[in-house]
Amino acid sequence: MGNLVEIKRISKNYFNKKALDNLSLNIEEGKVLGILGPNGSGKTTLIKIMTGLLRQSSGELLIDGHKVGVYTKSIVSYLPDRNFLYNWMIIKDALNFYSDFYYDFDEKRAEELLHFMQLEKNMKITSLSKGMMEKLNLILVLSRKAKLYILDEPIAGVDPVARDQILDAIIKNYDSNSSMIVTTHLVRDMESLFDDVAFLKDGKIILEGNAESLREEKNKSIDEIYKEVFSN
Ligand SMILES: Nc1ncnc2c1ncn2[C@@H]1O[C@H](COP(=O)(O)OP(=O)(O)OP(=O)(O)O)[C@@H](O)[C@H]1O
Repeated sequence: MGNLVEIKRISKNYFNKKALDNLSLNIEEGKVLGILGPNGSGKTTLIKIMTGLLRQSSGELLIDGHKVGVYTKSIVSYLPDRNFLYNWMIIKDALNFYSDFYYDFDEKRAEELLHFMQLEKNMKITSLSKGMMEKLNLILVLSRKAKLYILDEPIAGVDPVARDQILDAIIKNYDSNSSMIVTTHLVRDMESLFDDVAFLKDGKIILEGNAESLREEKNKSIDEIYKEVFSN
């Protein structure tokens, strides 16, 4: 299989702060990549560049062979780390909003996921807890038939039971022809999802590879490797 995403020597500076430092990374078709790093390591910056919300200061990024733009936005489904729905909406409005906006939105899948996550279509957006809101955003993102799914901290605000539920939903609904990027620092909860992992520190990849091979090579879980890498 080829690479769906090719990141070549990307740097991003915010004034005098280097958020990404000459970073190169590939994401294969059909693979789930975990981008793992502590607060401030550059995860969100990298994702914002992939989704076209920010521009890199230097370097090149290709998604399905294209620079970030109209085409790449049409094949990338993105879960931002903040809410983008309106307060007047009920869940049904949110589904309609998405379905009007994205031609690849699969309403049937959205309804199945709502049921699975125990959310009702007539619930008001303003009545949802933080965790319920995360579930709804995830449902909207996973219901698109995209080539690349990007989930930025998908389980950060939910309790352990909901975490398992969300993980299950991702695993069950993930189309094996698509690729997925998941950023997190909650490595233990998410590690079963990853085919590949990249450890990000100060805007640089300091370790990357196939998750299973890394576990075998170091005789440790990805969570244990993460703690080792970031404890000093
Ligand atoms: N708009 C900005 N202006 C200046 N510096 C910024 C800006 N956004 C991010 N940074 C800096 O860039 C670095 C990387 O930030 P980024 O948000 O990408 O990290 P992160 O890994 O997503 O962190 P977190 O896990 O806390 O969300 C940090 O040092 C941060 O302070």
